[in-house]
Amino acid sequence: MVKRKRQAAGNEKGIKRKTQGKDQKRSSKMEAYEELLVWAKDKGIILNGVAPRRIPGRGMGIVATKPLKADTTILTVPSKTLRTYETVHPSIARALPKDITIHGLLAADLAFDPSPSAKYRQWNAVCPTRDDVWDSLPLTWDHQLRKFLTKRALDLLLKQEAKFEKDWTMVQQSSLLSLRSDGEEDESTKEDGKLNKTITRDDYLYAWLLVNTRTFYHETPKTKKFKKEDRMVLQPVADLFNHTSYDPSADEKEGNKKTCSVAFSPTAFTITTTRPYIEGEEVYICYGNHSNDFLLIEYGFLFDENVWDEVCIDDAILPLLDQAQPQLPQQPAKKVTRRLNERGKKDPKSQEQQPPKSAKDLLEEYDFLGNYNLDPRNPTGCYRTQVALRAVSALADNSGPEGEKKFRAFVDYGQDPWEDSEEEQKKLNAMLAQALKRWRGDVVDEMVAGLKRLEEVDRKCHRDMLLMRWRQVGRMVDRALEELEG
Ligand SMILES: C[S@@+](CC[C@H](N)C(=O)[O-])C[C@H]1O[C@@H](n2cnc3c(N)ncnc32)[C@H](O)[C@@H]1O
Repeated sequence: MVKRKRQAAGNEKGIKRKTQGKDQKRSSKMEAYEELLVWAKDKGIILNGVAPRRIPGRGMGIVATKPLKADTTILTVPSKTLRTYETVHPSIARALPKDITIHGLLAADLAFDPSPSAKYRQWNAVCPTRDDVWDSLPLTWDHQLRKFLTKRALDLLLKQEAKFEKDWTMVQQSSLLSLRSDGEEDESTKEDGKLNKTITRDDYLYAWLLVNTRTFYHETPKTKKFKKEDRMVLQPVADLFNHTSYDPSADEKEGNKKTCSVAFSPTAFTITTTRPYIEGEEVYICYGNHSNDFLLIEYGFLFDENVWDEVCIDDAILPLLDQAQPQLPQQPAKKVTRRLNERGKKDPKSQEQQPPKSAKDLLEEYDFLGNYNLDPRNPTGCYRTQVALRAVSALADNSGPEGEKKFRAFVDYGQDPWEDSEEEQKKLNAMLAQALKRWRGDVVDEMVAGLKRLEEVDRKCHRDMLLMRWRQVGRMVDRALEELEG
């Protein structure tokens, strides 16, 4: 699967759905799923020992309806039922520029689809509602909440927004919407049936986010001509599988084992179990080794424990680099006097000594500036963080060119005097601990306090999801401090 998301939001939703009205909505949704199964059977989609169920906090999911052995093919989706760029309504495909992304094209197909007479009515009926999407996906949230996103989440969100705006601009400039204003249709449009021509930005955004959360990576000889991010396909029924992350180092840990494998052949897409299941157990697939920031922005949920989680600590580390300015060692006055040789060039023997590079310059030179992370696998910082700390340490203590030499020997030849000396390693640990403590106080705790103070938020679930994220970040920092100081 290319993408997915929703757990924290789900908790909120669980509470919301306790009202009677929501219960009615739930039962009608189950009927929609039953209809989908009838439709699926008719299309040749085979479910073997699994069925869709409502899962508290996760919308729909797929559950084992009988004990399953490992290596059982539980879902087969014939290629002819996939929704690809080739199945897009011809009027829509014709009206949009050729360079629109496949994501944008599939979203247009969903948005302009003249439901309820649509070919995919049963599938549309089981997709999350617009409220579900607006509850969970940060792209739809109040902009005042953006300052409460982590750095990485904000970067992802801004990229996603730019991608969406580009697609939406193409849709707006196409004849699809201009048809709406004068109510006229050309002959080809009539041929292909009526399109829903009254869509708004929010309609398109809803469709675009459905595509974002439900598409699978689809590489075929035909899609290979597209950029990787354009090799995407929608798969009715297969898109009901929720995501779990897989910890390769914890094979024995229940719930952490790889659950299913997915495969495409020219004729079908299949999902196969990789371990046994008991009846009633939810069957997941893995959308990829994603951090919680990624899951939040792309799929709208957070895991409590995510072995692939990481948090960017650039804001903790970069200030250390600013403090580590190299000093020139004291020189006798005559050596710094500039003399010119006969041709007016500097006399090489008496050249002024160049100041050693700063830690920042050195890291930039080696492409190690920024992108520093803490993660559960490396609670004391990733390799890049360790390199940055060594740069700061090497250039500290007025070590001048010697410090620079020491750092270069570390990066160029892998000579690590810090690791060999307990004293040096302790210095690095203390430096990182101090930086993390400062960041925890100045940023992490401030974010939590700011979110708690925030009352004017459209939907409380958005604020709660951000609170959950910053608390996770706080726990990651605490774990690092335990390791560093313990
Ligand atoms: C492809 S759909 C999976 C089916 C979906 N639950 C539904 O109701 O249609 C992907 C979406 O499911 C939800 N989801 C997937 N895995 C989840 C998980 N482990 N916890 C919470 N929500 C999850 C997220 O909302 C995500 O955007």
